[in-house]
Amino acid sequence: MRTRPHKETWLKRPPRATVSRMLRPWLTDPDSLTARIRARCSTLSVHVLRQRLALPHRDEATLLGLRRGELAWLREVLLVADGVPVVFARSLLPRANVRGAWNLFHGMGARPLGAALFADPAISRRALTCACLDLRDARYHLAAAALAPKAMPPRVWARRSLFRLHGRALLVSEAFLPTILDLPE
Ligand SMILES: C=C(O[C@@H]1C=C(C(=O)O)C=C[C@H]1O)C(=O)O
Repeated sequence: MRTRPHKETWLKRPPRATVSRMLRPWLTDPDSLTARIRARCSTLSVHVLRQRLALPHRDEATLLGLRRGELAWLREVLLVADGVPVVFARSLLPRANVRGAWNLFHGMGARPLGAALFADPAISRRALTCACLDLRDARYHLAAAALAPKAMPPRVWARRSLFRLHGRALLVSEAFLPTILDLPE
């Protein structure tokens, strides 16, 4: 029997009852995540895991206004603070604008995407939402595989938002590994 894909709930605000005071700012700060991490460590590096055309998950395709089966450019990275992975990030840009996608993703290499997104005043960010990802979500497993052989907790909080790039949409999702709480507040 085909199981229905798990649909986690993306919330406008992290619930106070289940999200710690230390984690909340990481889920809600609308400014650059890499800038926030960089301000709390000596060296921030971006470990690019995958960068290719891919099929978005159904909820991602819906947010990007893509029809089922439509490909998008995918970029998955680990943000590493002083040698310790702290965030698994997954970004998707509709294929319709290959040239733009190509420049944005392939021009970045190991530089953080945020460096381009927050440097261009023409690029705007839509509201952040957050969700608790667990074994039922494919993105949980992508983060766990990226973190291996380090252990993954049974659930991680993630956030996501759309960026508007000159009329094009870019979806950025970021899952916070427990090590994010080892950074100074
Ligand atoms: C959007 C940002 O860029 C960060 C860097 C990313 C990358 O290099 O692929 C992806 C998502 C973000 O964690 C940011 O800094 O806020």
